[in-house]
Amino acid sequence: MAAGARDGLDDESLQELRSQATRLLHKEDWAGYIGVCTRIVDAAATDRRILCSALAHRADGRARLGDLSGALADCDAALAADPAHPAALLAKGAVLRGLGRYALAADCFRAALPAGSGADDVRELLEQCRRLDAQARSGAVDLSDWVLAGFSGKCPDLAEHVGPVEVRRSAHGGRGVFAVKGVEAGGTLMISKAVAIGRGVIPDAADGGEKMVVWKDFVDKVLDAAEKCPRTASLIYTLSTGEEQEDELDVPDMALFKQEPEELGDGVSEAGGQGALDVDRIMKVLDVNSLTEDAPSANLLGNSGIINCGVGLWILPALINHSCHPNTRRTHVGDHAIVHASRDIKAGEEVTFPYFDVLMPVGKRREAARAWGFECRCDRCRFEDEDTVLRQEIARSENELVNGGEDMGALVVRLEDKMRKSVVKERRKAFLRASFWSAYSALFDNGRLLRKWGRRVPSEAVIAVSVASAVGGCESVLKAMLRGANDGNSCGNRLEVEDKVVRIGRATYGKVVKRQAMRALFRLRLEGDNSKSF
Ligand SMILES: C[S@@+](CC[C@H](N)C(=O)[O-])C[C@H]1O[C@@H](n2cnc3c(N)ncnc32)[C@H](O)[C@@H]1O
Repeated sequence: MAAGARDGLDDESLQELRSQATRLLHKEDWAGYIGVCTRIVDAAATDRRILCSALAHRADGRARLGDLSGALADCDAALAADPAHPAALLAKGAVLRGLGRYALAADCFRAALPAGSGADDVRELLEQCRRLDAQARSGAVDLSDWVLAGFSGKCPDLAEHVGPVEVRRSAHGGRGVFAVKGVEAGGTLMISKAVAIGRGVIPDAADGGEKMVVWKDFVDKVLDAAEKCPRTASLIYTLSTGEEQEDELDVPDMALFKQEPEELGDGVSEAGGQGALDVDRIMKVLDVNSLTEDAPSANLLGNSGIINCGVGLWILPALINHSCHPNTRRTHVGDHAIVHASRDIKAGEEVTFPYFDVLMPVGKRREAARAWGFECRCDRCRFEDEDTVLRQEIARSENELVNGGEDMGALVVRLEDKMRKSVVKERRKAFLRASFWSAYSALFDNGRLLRKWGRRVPSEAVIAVSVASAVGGCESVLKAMLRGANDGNSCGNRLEVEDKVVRIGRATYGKVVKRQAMRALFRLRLEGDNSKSF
């Protein structure tokens, strides 16, 4: 390149700037790197090759700092000057991939392919984008290989997906998420990527201070994400601060949550297109809407059993209300939360998950809901509060359970006898068995109690299937089902029992693995010996 082809930059100065950029790149000093790239861009206005390469590098730097709109603008400027510029195409593909625009990203990687060197890497990126694009459309996830490898290696990348759901006004309070068609247990309703997650390894006996550090880190990350992306900020503003009148909350349009792969725009290209962040409002939104990865409604896959305190914000899942008769759970994989049906859901039914442990009697659940700031009026709570026939029995059993009555087997037998004599329907039996789950567990865990009372209560597998119909699949019920399945006195012939185990497994974790990888998933998650004989 002849000196003088660029405005005010000779070869030596250009070389010096390039060396500086390389040093800053190695130090990962992205702000400095962007500054040096800008100097090259400004000086190379008439030299297309140098200009495009500097713009592509600056796009990389901007993307590293989360300025995706700035990065895209740089890529587009480079591609306007040279539509086949390989580095600009690769940089644009990477930004679009990060934005979940997989089909458009694949177009960029495909266009960059003929460049020759590094073609295998580009082909791999192209394949990944094709896979993620298909997964974003179908919601189908297959973690079998990762599970069979014992969660070792890189956590699989997932694409966001909005399944058959819609946000509507809810009888539970404010807005809620509803199924627009029937979904069978294990089916995926949505896959959502966190705006941000704060994570920490918190020792069991940790004081609140350590949790505060994780929370502060989380809040900083959310504010940073909202600052950099107007679309993220506007999604956060759709969530409740807990201070509005519930009937005044707007019902957001579902299009907001769907990233249409064909369309670019809405906040991606409008850097700085909105006013200053409303930090106070965002802090209130986080208080009401943050979810934890170790909640009773969640499975966190791949953390190798390390005690993990992960708190995050997932926008669409944050609109899901609580019920003590819940029908979904979340499976967390990396930064993604997969929300799946934990029992069969009918079209039009509200999608709910438990905000707290619902395998407890109604009084304890009432206390937990109040700590969350609401009175739960779900069908299960109403039945347990209002049933005139069973009210006394429920109150007496709850009292015994809370005060550690002598013999949990006697409690269970009395409750089962009372339900049988009162001809209680199966659905309501399931509610009560879920409420007194700890008494049933104490009985089935204790050989002596089981010998004394076992013949007078249904088998452990029958109780597990019944409780799963009330609260959906969860690990504690799955564990009981696996143990109960080995009991000759279980719930059907071998094949029927195996089907029920698979069904509760899917209800617990979602359809994330093929059937042959399920045993491995159970073993990894439940750690006990119960699953080995399945
Ligand atoms: C994470 S938000 C759920 C979405 C919220 N309904 C909205 O419109 O934005 C949590 C809040 O929803 C309300 N909520 C959730 N489940 C409820 C329930 N079962 N009964 C009453 N209010 C509930 C409570 O006000 C709670 O603080």
